[in-house]
Amino acid sequence: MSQPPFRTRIKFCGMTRPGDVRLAGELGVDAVGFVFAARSRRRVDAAQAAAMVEALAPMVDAVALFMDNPAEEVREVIARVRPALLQFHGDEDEAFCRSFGLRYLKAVPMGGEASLDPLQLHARWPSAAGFLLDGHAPGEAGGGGVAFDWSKAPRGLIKPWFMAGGLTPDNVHDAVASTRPWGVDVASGIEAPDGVPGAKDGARMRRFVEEVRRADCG
Ligand SMILES: O=C(O)c1ccccc1NCC(=O)[C@H](O)[C@H](O)COP(=O)(O)O
Repeated sequence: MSQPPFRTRIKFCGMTRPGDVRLAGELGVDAVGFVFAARSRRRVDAAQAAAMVEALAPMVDAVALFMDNPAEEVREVIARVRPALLQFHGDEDEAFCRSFGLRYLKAVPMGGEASLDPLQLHARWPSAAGFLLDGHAPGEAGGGGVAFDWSKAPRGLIKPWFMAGGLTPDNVHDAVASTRPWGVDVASGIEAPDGVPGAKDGARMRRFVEEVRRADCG
């Protein structure tokens, strides 16, 4: 029996300009991410993110991304930005992640010597809506354009998982075709190499989406 058609979800992360958010919606992207991590060159404040949400097409999720931010700051962002989903990149435990009453993704570092035990992930964050497997090493910030060894991608993850780290319009077709993630997440790969941090490049955004869809048809 043939497989039902599958549409790989796409999240564009580290948005800093309303025009990029608008284009993401027009391209059919599923979610956009706003980074509130202190260590990020793409960091925005709640007022900037709230303004970008105004440019968001209906049915496109806003995701608020944190890395060991104080709970008070997370609560303030939720109140002002109204994200559909949270994403945690630091040492946040299960109790912290679920304490805000919103669905969340837990990011998992895949760089360095890290190896992934799907059962352990589920046991540590049973309330996670899904996981985001990122290319950076443990303790490092994401968003650096670093890919992980795709052969380490899990086979036994029951919850939806995103592939992240070092994806570009040139490699995302192969990434999707070889690992079949539930979704892909990209920041650097849709920015101009010499551009302002966070500012996305329209042609790269478009080509990234086209390449994911080409993999979905394969
Ligand atoms: O993007 C950041 O600046 C960032 C900073 C601190 C923690 C996480 C961060 N980004 C997380 C993401 O979801 C990125 O999209 C993901 O790491 C992929 O980034 P890239 O390799 O640049 O595509």
